[in-house]
Amino acid sequence: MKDFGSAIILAGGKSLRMGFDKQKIILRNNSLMDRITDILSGEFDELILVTNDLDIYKDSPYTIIEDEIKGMGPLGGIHAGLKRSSSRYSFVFACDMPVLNIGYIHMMKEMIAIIKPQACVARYKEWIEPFNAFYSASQIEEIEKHLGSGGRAVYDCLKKCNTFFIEEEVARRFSPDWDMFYNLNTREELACFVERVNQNY
Ligand SMILES: Nc1nc2c(ncn2[C@@H]2O[C@H](COP(=O)(O)OP(=O)(O)OP(=O)(O)O)[C@@H](O)[C@H]2O)c(=O)[nH]1
Repeated sequence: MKDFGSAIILAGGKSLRMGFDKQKIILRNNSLMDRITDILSGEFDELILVTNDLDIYKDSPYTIIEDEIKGMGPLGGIHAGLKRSSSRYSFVFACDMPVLNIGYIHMMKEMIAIIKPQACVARYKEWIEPFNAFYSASQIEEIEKHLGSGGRAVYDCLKKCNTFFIEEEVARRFSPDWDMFYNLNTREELACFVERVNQNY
């Protein structure tokens, strides 16, 4: 079993705020999902897309799965991805996140190799950033327990695991404006992001 061979991309949400399916976001004429998978396939051997629409990915070279425990939000997607993952640790990202930071991924891998936690997640004030983070197969049981008792909050579940929290100040060295944790929830946010990024995006 590899330590860091896998990445999980969550694409099984309701997209209610966006008003159309966020796994179909187009940014400057390009599919955001294609951009994410292109970048992550350079870093990970195995990409696992956890989706609520298998048809979209009929011809995809990646591993395409659905939630096993449905309707539980991101934690349900993380659970399905970890169960399918062939690695000890899996990088978890979301289909609506437009900025990937490979340097930050490398730093997390180095920290995990030294500290050997069950998860590695950035903390921001009293919040955590559940994506752009690493989770491990060793958490599956705890996640199942949490989901089984009706719990959906990722942070509550992480508190019960041996989680290494990356402090804000450290994460900001890689992403001063916090862009690497940004996700697009509404059409307005989408329009603003397109306006803000340069022509080469
Ligand atoms: N596999 C899976 N992914 C999910 C689920 N819920 C949310 N996600 C993903 O998690 C990320 C963040 O989702 P949110 O924006 O919090 O929720 P959403 O349901 O997509 O959007 P809203 O309906 O506007 O809240 C997105 O990539 C979603 O596709 C779920 O139940 N299963």
